[in-house]
Formats: sequence, C-alpha cells, structure tokens
Amino acid sequence: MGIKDSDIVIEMSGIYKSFGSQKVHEGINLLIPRNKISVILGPSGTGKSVLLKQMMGLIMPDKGNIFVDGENLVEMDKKQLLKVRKKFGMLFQSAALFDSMSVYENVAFPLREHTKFKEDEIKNIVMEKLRLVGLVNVENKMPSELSGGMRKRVGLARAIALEPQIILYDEPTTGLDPIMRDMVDNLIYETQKELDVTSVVISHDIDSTNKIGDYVSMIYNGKTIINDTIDNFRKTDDSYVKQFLSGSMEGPIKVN
Ligand SMILES: Nc1ncnc2c1ncn2[C@@H]1O[C@H](COP(=O)(O)OP(=O)(O)OP(=O)(O)O)[C@@H](O)[C@H]1O
Repeated sequence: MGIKDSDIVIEMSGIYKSFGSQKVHEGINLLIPRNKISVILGPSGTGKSVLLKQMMGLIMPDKGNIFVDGENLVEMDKKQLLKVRKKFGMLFQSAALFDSMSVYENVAFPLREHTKFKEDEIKNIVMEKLRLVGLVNVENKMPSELSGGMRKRVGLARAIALEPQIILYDEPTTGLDPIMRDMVDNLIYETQKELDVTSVVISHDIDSTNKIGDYVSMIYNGKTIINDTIDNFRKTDDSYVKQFLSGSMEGPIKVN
C-alpha cells in the first residue's frame, strides 16, 4: 500500500517559494496522511521549516496550492486562515517558552488568548495537558528551572492546549542527548496514539524516523525526493535517499 491509498489531511502541490533571489522551493509536492506520524527529512537549509509554516498558512507560497481538509489555504482571507490555524499546534525547535511566565502560565497562554474559558476550566485543561506529557508538580516552576527535555514537554503541553487535530514538530530532538532524544520520540509517539492526531515531524535523525515514522518524506534542492510509507522509504533505490541514509559524502547530494 502506498501513500495515495491513505486518507490525506494536508496536500501541497507545485509549491514554489523564494526569498529575494534565493529559491527555496521549486515544485514541492507533499501528502500528509491523517492520524499518522509523517517525518520530513532533508539536509540543513532545504526549507523544511518554511514548509511547516506554509502548512498552517504562516508563510504563503509564491505558487502552488495547500489543501487542509480539502480547503485551499492560498485562496483564503485572513479570517478563514485564522480558523484553519486552530486545527494546528506547533512545537518549535527551542520549545519557545515565555521565560518570564511559570509553566502553568505558559500552558494557559493559548487558552487565555483564544478562548473565553473561566479560570477553573483553564486550570483543569492545563493540569490535564501537563499530566498527558508526563509532568507533575512543576506548574509553579519557571522555564529556567527545567531541563531541556522538560521544556520540550511544556512546549508540547502548550501546543496541545487547544486540542489541535494536527501537531507540527520542528526538529524536536535537535541538540538533545541520546536519552533525551529517545524520551522526546516516545512523547511524540504516545501523544499521537493518545490524542489520535496527525503529526508532522521535521528531523535530521534516521533513528528517530525509523522509530516513530509511519510515512517519510525527503526534501532536497527545492524538490520532493520521496513521500511514501516507511516501508517503501526503506526499500527505495533512490540514490539521494540512499546517500542521506548512509550519511556518506559520496553521491548526488552536494555537501557544502
Ligand atoms: N522569513 C524568511 N525570510 C528570508 N529568508 C528566509 C525566511 N525563512 C527562511 N528563510 C531562508 O530559507 C532557507 C530555508 O530555511 P528553513 O529554515 O526552512 O530550512 P530548514 O530545512 O528548516 O533548515 P534546518 O534544517 O537547518 O533548520 C534558509 O536559507 C533561510 O535563510
């Protein structure tokens, strides 16, 4: 079974994006199946983060279409885009916590911004999300008092506070030691199972990909090299994928 047989939640087609004279995307096509984990791989600077931002309409492509649940983001006005963005939660690379706010206030932040919930309702949700990511008795701590892995958990609790259908993870394991990396992989895996959401994970890490990925895509030189099931990814003869998997200097991928 290939990716085309699955229920697709996000479809990007013919995406072109430049910043000034710098061409980042030159005809990206990408399918993201619903309620599964899709990993997006690619060398540094190939525009993976830009791709993620385009999925939720934070950056618009110069050309191409982005469908979320069949609705085309590039044809939407601001109000429609705000509505679509509510389907998404994003965990940024650095977890991007507010340093001057406690853990509790960080997770409560999107609820205060986007809902009219009363304080006792907010409290219930915050405590429930913290419990879900495996954090107890830390709600009054400040981010600076937490380890890197705990901050990722708080970032994830905040990302899921509004119960998104789609969670985007921008390089969640970069800069973490192997044990912490494993912990974050498990967290992504468990969150997907527990909440039955669609997860899109940007990664450089083949071990993580093998562990959590249901589907794998690879982006290189502004184009999609592969976008398929993990099984087909492992079996492919594509020379770009093979070079990336082997970490070799030899092959079609140019190493700067
Ligand atoms: N808002 C922006 N304005 C101008 N250039 C940008 C903007 N966002 C990204 N870029 C450029 O687009 C290119 C792709 O960036 P992006 O962060 O998406 O790469 P990436 O594949 O996620 O890289 P990495 O794996 O190193 O994080 C980079 O050269 C970056 O400088």
